[in-house]
Amino acid sequence: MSPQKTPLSEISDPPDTNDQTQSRKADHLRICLDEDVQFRQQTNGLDRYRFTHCCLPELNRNEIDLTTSFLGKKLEAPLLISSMTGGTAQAKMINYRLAEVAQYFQIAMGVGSQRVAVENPQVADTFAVRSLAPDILLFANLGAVQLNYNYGLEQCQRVVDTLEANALILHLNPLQECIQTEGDTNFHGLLDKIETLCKILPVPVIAKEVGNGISAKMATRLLEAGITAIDVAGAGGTSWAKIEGERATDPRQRRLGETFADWGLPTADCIVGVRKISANIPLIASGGLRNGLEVAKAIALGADLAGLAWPFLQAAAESENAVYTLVDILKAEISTVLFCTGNRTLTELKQSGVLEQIRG
Ligand SMILES: NC(=O)C1=CN([C@@H]2O[C@H](COP(=O)(O)OP(=O)(O)OC[C@H]3O[C@@H](n4cnc5c(N)ncnc54)[C@H](OP(=O)(O)O)[C@@H]3O)[C@@H](O)[C@H]2O)C=CC1
Ligand SMILES: Cc1cc2nc3c(=O)[nH]c(=O)nc-3n(C[C@H](O)[C@H](O)[C@H](O)COP(=O)(O)O)c2cc1C
Ligand SMILES: C=C(C)CCOP(=O)(O)OP(=O)(O)O
Ligand SMILES: [Mg+2]
Repeated sequence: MSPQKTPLSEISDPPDTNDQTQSRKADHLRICLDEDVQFRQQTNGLDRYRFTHCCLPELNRNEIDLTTSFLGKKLEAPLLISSMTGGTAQAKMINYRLAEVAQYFQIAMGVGSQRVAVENPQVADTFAVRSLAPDILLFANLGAVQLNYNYGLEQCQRVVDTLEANALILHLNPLQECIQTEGDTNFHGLLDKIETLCKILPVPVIAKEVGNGISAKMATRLLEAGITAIDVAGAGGTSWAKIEGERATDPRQRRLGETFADWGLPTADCIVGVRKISANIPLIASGGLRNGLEVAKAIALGADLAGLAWPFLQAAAESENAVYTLVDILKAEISTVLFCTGNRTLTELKQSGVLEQIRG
């Protein structure tokens, strides 16, 4: 049966067990779908840039080519469905819908943190999208901090193998873990552990934030440690401080979530900063990207791929068709930027210098 046939309302949302991690995953979906979880005033920084319009593109729109490659894999558009979920029945439905569309459009996809499945292998099937998306660039996901809590090569290898993933994303989320009531906050000595992991794990390791950004300085350290690619996941979109504050019952944690709701480095600044320290590092832009015009700006600033989380979650919760429609629109928006700046390919766009900064 196609996953599209089952409405989300018929999926049992509450976790099947009392497992704390599984119940957190259910909370994350519920809060992201029901509450205002976006940054308040801080933007992703892309509003400080605009494209120079070209009144005579000398192109036929149907010649525009959005193909690209990332980590050696060809994609039909420079899009990533960012790491989100797994571990509950609702998460399974969302992952399956997203995977079907990723396969159809040949774009990349990440699954949410697989810690919940390491702790409880019975929920591994909520991540099992490979059979639905046999060809896509697919990313496994774990929190880097888990390397300080008894995780090592064995767990990293297991999540990659069970997903049949092309690479492992290690998320870096110190602020989120500070506000999360049950958060893991010992980040001591992690860089050395990441370096060891990069040496022995047979697939590429990608370092990713979760909406607070990666600075040029930290990207340098991560590259020296052997990270293959970076996803800046900058500020300006979904605020994980807000979400964990909303989950918390302790007034202290709720206050922390409010205070730090807008914390972080805007996505645009992260892309520029990281690209400055390395012309070649495979670079994913994400954090607050909400349409194809912003995707195109991120690419013109130096990113190779653009990731969106919250918009894909909203669409997937609605229907599989809504996810098809979202990708179709994103592609049309990126194509329109290329056409109206007189560029046929993404490589031409990057080299054309058509993106100008309009304010500091
Ligand atoms: N719901 C679905 O299963 C799918 C929906 N889509 C829709 O297509 C749009 C973009 O697709 P794209 O490939 O770029 O362009 P096209 O419009 O060229 O669609 C390509 C293929 O998708 C089929 N298709 C188009 N719309 C629908 C729909 N609403 N329901 C079921 N099948 C559909 C078409 O079938 P036909 O020639 O018979 O119209 C065609 O085989 C999206 O906005 C989305 O609405 C695309 C694929 C599957
Ligand atoms: C419901 C949900 C769950 C998420 N879970 C994870 C996760 O498990 N691992 C991770 O690396 N990022 C996770 N993220 C963060 C996103 O990948 C992304 O970095 C962040 O939301 C900012 O992007 P956005 O503004 O497009 O949402 C999650 C995001 C959402 C919306
Ligand atoms: C939701 C995001 C943005 C990252 C993961 O959060 P968690 O802290 O819930 O992930 P795990 O501990 O389960 O890996
Ligand atoms: Mg965690």
